[in-house]
Amino acid sequence: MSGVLGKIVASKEAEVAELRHQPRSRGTSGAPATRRPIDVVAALRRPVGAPLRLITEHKRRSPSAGALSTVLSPADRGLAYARNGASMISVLCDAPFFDGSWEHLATIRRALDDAGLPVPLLAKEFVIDQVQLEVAREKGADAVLLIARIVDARKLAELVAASRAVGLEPLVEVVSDEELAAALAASATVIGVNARDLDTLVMDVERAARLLAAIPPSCVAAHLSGLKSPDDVARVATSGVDAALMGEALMREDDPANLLTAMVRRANSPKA
Ligand SMILES: O=C(O)c1ccccc1NCC(=O)[C@H](O)[C@H](O)COP(=O)(O)O
Repeated sequence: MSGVLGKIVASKEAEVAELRHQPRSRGTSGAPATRRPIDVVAALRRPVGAPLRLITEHKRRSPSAGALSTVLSPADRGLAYARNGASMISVLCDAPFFDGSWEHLATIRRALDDAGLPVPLLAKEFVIDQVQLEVAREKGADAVLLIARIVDARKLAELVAASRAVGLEPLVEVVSDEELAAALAASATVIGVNARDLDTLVMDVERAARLLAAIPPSCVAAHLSGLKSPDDVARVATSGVDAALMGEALMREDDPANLLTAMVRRANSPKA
């Protein structure tokens, strides 16, 4: 691992050491500790003929895009996504590289619960240790990102099992055939293919399409990264995958409602 991903993972090692020493408090999103997680597989699986499921992302900055909109509070952006057709909301929890926080996750969870909007939340973190899974659950996540590139195959299998043990559905992110094999060996159900190589930040849409086609139909397949327009959404919808994640394009909008509505329209009718 090199480049920006190596730097992110190095910063996580220090963070994890700190988290291990913090007392664990249950349910700090304000949700009861016993809150039942939302069924992420049901939310993302796309029956034949149904629209592509859209995962929308809350991130205030990224290494590739730089600063993004902060006009809406995390709660208001979460509500805008949920009210305009998001099937799941991904929330960046990393502070140093993405200006994210565990509190963004907790705040969005509270806002959705208060508004009676049962949309699942994905904790978008760079997970290298089980303690991060516990925090994600406490803050109100339903799913957690596990990036195959940053752990070995054995650790990935441990983290998949540990996620389920705390009530989180793991979304395993892969960029190669080897990582897809590791995800399947780890019994991942929800598998995302990142079109962006996280070491180099270079986009490769053809590699992503080829890997997505190799995911067995029993799994939920999601396209991650690089989708900017309703036409991009229509192209992914036509390919037959279950879900697609949009971050930067929506985060460039001070109010994402119009762009998301247009994306939902093309997810419903890709040929229109
Ligand atoms: O986006 C980056 O610059 C980045 C760099 C290093 C590690 C992860 C990174 N991004 C995380 C993501 O993969 C994206 O947030 C996500 O897939 C959405 O992509 P996009 O729609 O292109 O913002």
